[in-house]
Amino acid sequence: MSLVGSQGIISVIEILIASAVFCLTFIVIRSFRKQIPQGAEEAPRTKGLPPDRQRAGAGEQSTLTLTQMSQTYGDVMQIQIGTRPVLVLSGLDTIKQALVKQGEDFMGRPDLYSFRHIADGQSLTFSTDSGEVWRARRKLAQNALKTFSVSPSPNSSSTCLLEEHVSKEADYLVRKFLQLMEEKKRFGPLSVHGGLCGQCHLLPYALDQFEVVASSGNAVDFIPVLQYLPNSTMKKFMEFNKRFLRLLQDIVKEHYESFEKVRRHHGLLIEQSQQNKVEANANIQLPKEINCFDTVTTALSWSLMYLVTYPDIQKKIQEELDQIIGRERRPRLSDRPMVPYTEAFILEMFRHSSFLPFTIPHCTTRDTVLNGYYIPKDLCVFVNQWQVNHDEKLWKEPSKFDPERFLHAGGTEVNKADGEKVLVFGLGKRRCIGETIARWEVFLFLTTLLQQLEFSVSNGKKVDMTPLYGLLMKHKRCEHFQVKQRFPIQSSELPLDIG
Ligand code: HEM
Repeated sequence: MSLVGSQGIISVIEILIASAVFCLTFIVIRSFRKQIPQGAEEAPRTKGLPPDRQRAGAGEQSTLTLTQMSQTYGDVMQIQIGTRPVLVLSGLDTIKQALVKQGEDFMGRPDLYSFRHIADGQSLTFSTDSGEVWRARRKLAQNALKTFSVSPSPNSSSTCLLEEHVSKEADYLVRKFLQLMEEKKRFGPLSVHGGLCGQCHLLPYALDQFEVVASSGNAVDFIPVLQYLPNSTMKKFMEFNKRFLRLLQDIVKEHYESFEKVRRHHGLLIEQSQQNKVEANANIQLPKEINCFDTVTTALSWSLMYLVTYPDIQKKIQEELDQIIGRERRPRLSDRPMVPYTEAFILEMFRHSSFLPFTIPHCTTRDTVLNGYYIPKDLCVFVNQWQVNHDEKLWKEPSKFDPERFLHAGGTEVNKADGEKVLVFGLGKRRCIGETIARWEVFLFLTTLLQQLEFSVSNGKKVDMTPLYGLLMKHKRCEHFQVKQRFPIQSSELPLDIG
């Protein structure tokens, strides 16, 4: 039997062979696909980010889009960014389940093109390693930070080295703001970035380049073919990484040569490694990057934005500081429990701004099941912290800036349980190792500034609080801040060198 087509005669046998080949190919492709365990199902797949939002991966307006999408698809959803499937996690309980209870499954870092260029691919934070070497390096860095922060300060009345160091930098900032006021009659809260960066001493411009790529999720990470095309942002990012690595190597070299300095700051890493005989193991190296960048300064510049937008809140904090600390001495870390309103303000600044709306991307280390959904190994995972901090199920009127939401017992205590719901430092095995230091620094900077200065904006001007979306969200530029000294400032030995 034969069928006659326009091209000639096709026999039934040929049709049968074609069907058999088709069926066989289908069966082979299916057999290569992972078997979904019984009782589990595939995570809901969305159509992906709209094309205009794919360019920056998780950056820009994607924060809001992914939050809206999670309302339709749920806490576990899969999107497609370029050629890469990405799992997006929302909801505090789901995120805790993944990062804490199933922490080993979700602790990996994805193999992203841009991450390979940070610290020569050896970074503690961005490299794909999450095995024994990574664990040892993380522990080493954690111990060094802890030792630095709690070490007694031999030459001052401060309770620890960190307090001494931050108090000096905060004093410097106070004088810098006053000097800017005198010279230019106004300034912007972003001067905090230029003025401080004391821990990293990097150009703010270079930091911007780092953030644009490392934090916003560069298109090249999601569309690999782009790595072969000219890309000016990526080029600047690579140059920055090379310069930064050289800078760190110089610091480490200098500290090795001058062991006196080892007790201070970065040098503690070396001391720790010697105590722990870490260097004996050739595989374990000192972390090559210090991942503080300008997270603390971003927290401070957001704080200033809120303080001028809500002058009554600023006044309340100053009244609390005047009452508990007074004007004769500098704020100390031990004051924290006594100034609940100030603490509540800091929590609300972290929650409301959510300036790190996503954690650094994670990746699954093995096949797993989350909330009944099958999640394959090596899947890139975005954790939506912004969604948690603005979730109506957790917060009353989440878009309102209201420090009092964190107070109870008639305003005399911070509600710790509510404070722990604010998600800015990640959770579980990859939780930020600088969290304690960062919280202490923000407290000391803010209290020192507010003890001495009153911030406002020039008459009739308004502050635009709309964030510039990205994975590190800054606020828009605003250059009409004013500052007034609250009382005469004691002289300080620190030289004032404003570039
Ligand atoms: C307000 C300031 C800060 C915020 C909001 C912040 C937030 C974060 C977040 C969200 C992560 C990613 C967590 C994850 O991937 O799940 C992280 C990781 C990290 N942070 Fe921070 N951070 C801050 C300050 C610091 C400081 C001051 C240091 C160092 C002294 C630091 C060191 C690190 C390191 C090393 C990691 C990588 C941890 C790992 O991959 O195992 N951070 N931070």
